[in-house]
Amino acid sequence: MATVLIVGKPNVGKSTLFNKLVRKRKAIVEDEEGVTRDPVQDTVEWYGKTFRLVDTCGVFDNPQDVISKKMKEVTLNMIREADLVLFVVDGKNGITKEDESLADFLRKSGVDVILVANKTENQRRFEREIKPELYRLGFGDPIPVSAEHSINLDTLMEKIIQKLEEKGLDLETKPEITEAIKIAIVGRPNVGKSTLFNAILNKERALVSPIPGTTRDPVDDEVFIDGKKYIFVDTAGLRRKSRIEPKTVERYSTYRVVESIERADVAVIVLDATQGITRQDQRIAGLVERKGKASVVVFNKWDLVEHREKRYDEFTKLFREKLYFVDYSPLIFTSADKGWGVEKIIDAINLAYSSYTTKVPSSALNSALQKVLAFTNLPRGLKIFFGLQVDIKPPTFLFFVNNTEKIKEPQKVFLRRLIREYVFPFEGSPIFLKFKKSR
Ligand SMILES: Nc1nc2c(ncn2[C@@H]2O[C@H](COP(=O)(O)OP(=O)(O)OP(=O)(O)O)[C@@H](O)[C@H]2O)c(=O)[nH]1
Ligand SMILES: Nc1nc2c(ncn2[C@@H]2O[C@H](COP(=O)(O)OP(=O)(O)OP(=O)(O)O)[C@@H](O)[C@H]2O)c(=O)[nH]1
Repeated sequence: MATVLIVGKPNVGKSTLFNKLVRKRKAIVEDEEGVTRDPVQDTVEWYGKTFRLVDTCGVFDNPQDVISKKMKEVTLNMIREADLVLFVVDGKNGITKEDESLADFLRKSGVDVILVANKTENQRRFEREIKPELYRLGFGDPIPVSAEHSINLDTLMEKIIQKLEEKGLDLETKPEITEAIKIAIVGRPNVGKSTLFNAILNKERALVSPIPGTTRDPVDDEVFIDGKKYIFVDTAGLRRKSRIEPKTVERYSTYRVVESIERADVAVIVLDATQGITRQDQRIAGLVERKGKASVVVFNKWDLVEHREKRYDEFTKLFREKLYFVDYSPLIFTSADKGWGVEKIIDAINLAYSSYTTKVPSSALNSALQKVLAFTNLPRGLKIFFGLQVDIKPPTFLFFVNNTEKIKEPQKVFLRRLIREYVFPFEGSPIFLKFKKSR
C-alpha cells in the first residue's frame, strides 16, 4: 500500500490533520462502531482509492537532531519507505529556522513532498503575508488548509491521490486474495474437540470436503464458510469419532499434537471449563506459542459451569494467570453441546490470522519507539536504536541495540508491549523478537 508520511515541526497541527484525513473516509464508507483506531497510522479511503497515512509524532521534532547520527538511520528508513511526505507548516504564523532545516533535510532525501500550510482560516492574510515566504522552502505552491475547521481538505486529498498516481502507484481497493487458513483444534482428551468441530460445521452450514492425506485416511477437512476457505488439519479423529469406536491411545500422542500444530496457522486451544486449567492445558498452549502459531482459547462445556453468568471475569482472570504466555489470544466461552458461542470461533480465527499476517511499516514502529523511549528507563548502558518487522507468520521484529547481552526477559516484555499498545495489537498472534548489535 502506498505510504504517506506527515512531517512538520511541533504544534503545526500534524495530529489534527492526521485525524481529519483518516476520519474523512467515514463520510464515504460507513465505518463500524468500536473499531480501535491506531493513533500513529491508519488507512485512508477516498472514493475507492486507499493509502496508508502515518503521523510521525515528533520523530522530526528537532530538525538538528534529525541530522545526528543516532537518528539518521531511523528517519532515513521512514523516508525511504514513504511514497510521499506531507510537509506541514504553520500558515498563520509563518515559517522559522526549524522549518527551513526540515525542508533542507527533505530536499536532500529526494522524497516527494506536498507543502501544506495549515491554520489558514484567514485566506486573504495568508495570500498576502505568508505565502510568498513559503516558496523559499523550495517545494512550490503550498496547499492552504485548516485542519481544525476542515477547510480545503478535499483539495489536499485530491493532490495526494494525484501525486501517488503520477508515481505509478496502484491505489485501487481490491478484495484481498485470500488463501486458506489452516486450523488445528487442540486440547486434552475429552474437552470436547470433536463436539466443537461438528458444532462449527453445523452452525456455519459449512461445506466440507475431505482432503486426501498421506495416510490411508483423509486427515484434513477443507471447509467453506461465507465463501472463504479454511482447512481444519488432522480432523480424522474428530470426524470419524463415533460412540462405538474405541478411543485409541495413539490419537492423543504428543507427537500427533505437535505435528498438527506445526501444520496449522491458527490453533484453537480447547479447555474444559469444569476443570479449570491443568498442567497439560498449559503444556499444549506453550507448544502453540513456541511453535509461533496464532491462537484462540476456548472455555468449552460452559453450560456445566454453575452461576456462569457471574463468572466470566473469574475465568478470564484464570486464563490470564495460567496461560499468561498466550494472553493475547481471543477468549471464547462455548457449549459445543448447546451450540453457544460457536459462531464466535470463526470470527476469532479470522482476527488471529489477520494479526498473524500483518506487517507494520518501520515508520510507525520507530515513531512509537522514540516516543516511548523518551519516558522509559532502560537498564544502564542499554540503547535501542531502531527496529523493523522482518517477517510474518509469526510477526517477527528485529531491533538494533548497542549491546545484545543487556536484552533480558523484561526488555522483551517491554518491547512486545510497546508494539501491541502503540503500533498494532496483533490480537491472537505471538510476536517474535530478534536483536542485532549496532553502533
Ligand atoms: N487555528 C488553527 N489551529 C489549529 C489547526 N490545526 C491544529 N490547530 C491547533 O494547533 C495546535 C497543535 O495541533 P496538533 O495537531 O497537536 O499539532 P502537532 O503538529 O501534532 O503537534 P506535536 O504533537 O507537538 O508535534 C492545537 O492547539 C490545535 O488545536 C488549524 O487548522 N487552525
Ligand atoms: N455438557 C457439555 N458436554 C460436552 C460439551 N462438549 C463436549 N461435551 C461432551 O464431552 C465429551 C467429550 O467430547 P468430545 O467432543 O468427544 O471430546 P474430545 O476433546 O474430542 O475428546 P477426544 O476425542 O477424547 O480427545 C462427550 O461426551 C461430549 O458430549 C459441552 O459444551 N457441554
